[in-house]
Amino acid sequence: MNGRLEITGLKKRFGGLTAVNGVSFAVEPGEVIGLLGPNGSGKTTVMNMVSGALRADAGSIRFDGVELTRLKPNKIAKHGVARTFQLVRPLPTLSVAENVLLSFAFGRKRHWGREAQMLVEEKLEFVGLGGRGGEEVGNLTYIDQKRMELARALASEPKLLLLDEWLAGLNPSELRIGIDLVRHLQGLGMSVLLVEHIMEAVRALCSRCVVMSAGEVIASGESEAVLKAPQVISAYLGDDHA
Ligand SMILES: Nc1ncnc2c1ncn2[C@@H]1O[C@H](COP(=O)(O)OP(=O)(O)OP(=O)(O)O)[C@@H](O)[C@H]1O
Repeated sequence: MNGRLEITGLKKRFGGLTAVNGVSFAVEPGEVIGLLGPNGSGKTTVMNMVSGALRADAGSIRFDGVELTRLKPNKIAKHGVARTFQLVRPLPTLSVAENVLLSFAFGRKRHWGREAQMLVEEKLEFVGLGGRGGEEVGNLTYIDQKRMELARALASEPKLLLLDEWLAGLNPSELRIGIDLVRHLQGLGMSVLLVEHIMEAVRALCSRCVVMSAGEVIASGESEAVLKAPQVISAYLGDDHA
């Protein structure tokens, strides 16, 4: 499994607002890297460009040497990039297994029939929903919805996973479960780009971080050093705290 993402000079404008202004960074194969920054700094817009939901105005997104910048989301998924969303968006009239099954359509390989069912069960087992594929999505607790959202992303058998505040809203014991699941993915060699506000999770998972503010990268490097950098503290808390 490779999974190297290289972003260079990425830009996105919404009318008069430059949401992302010349962002460059790389995710190395098997690395869990944090993409941080205060609200509105452009993190989700970067995620949306990597997954193809938004078209970049300028710059390049290369994954394992392939230029993704102009590709549609389904083509990007087939190259091995999957994402979760800030708000879980299940199809409520379908069962847990059916929700995961649908994601196979977007994956690197097509799976049908019994093989597809077995793979769904494997993904559900991995996220801690083993044997619960027949349940109604509407009855799932919040953490179980998050688990299902992860299983859906994993169904496409990605090499790079984009986690957009996937850990948000979990209680402390659920958070530990979530962190362990991401660690497990890393152990399998998956690269992860983690947009996250929970510093406990960032410290536990990310050896490196990239911090954005007002559309630009203001710091990047080893997490402990980056999180202590005056410009990062000031971006989060205001100049009085830097
Ligand atoms: N579709 C859109 N149309 C217009 N403006 C947008 C759009 N999407 C994002 N923006 C604006 O772009 C800026 C960056 O937003 P973005 O959601 O990428 O930030 P973020 O760092 O992910 O924030 P948060 O942590 O709150 O999710 C914000 O000012 C936001 O209002």
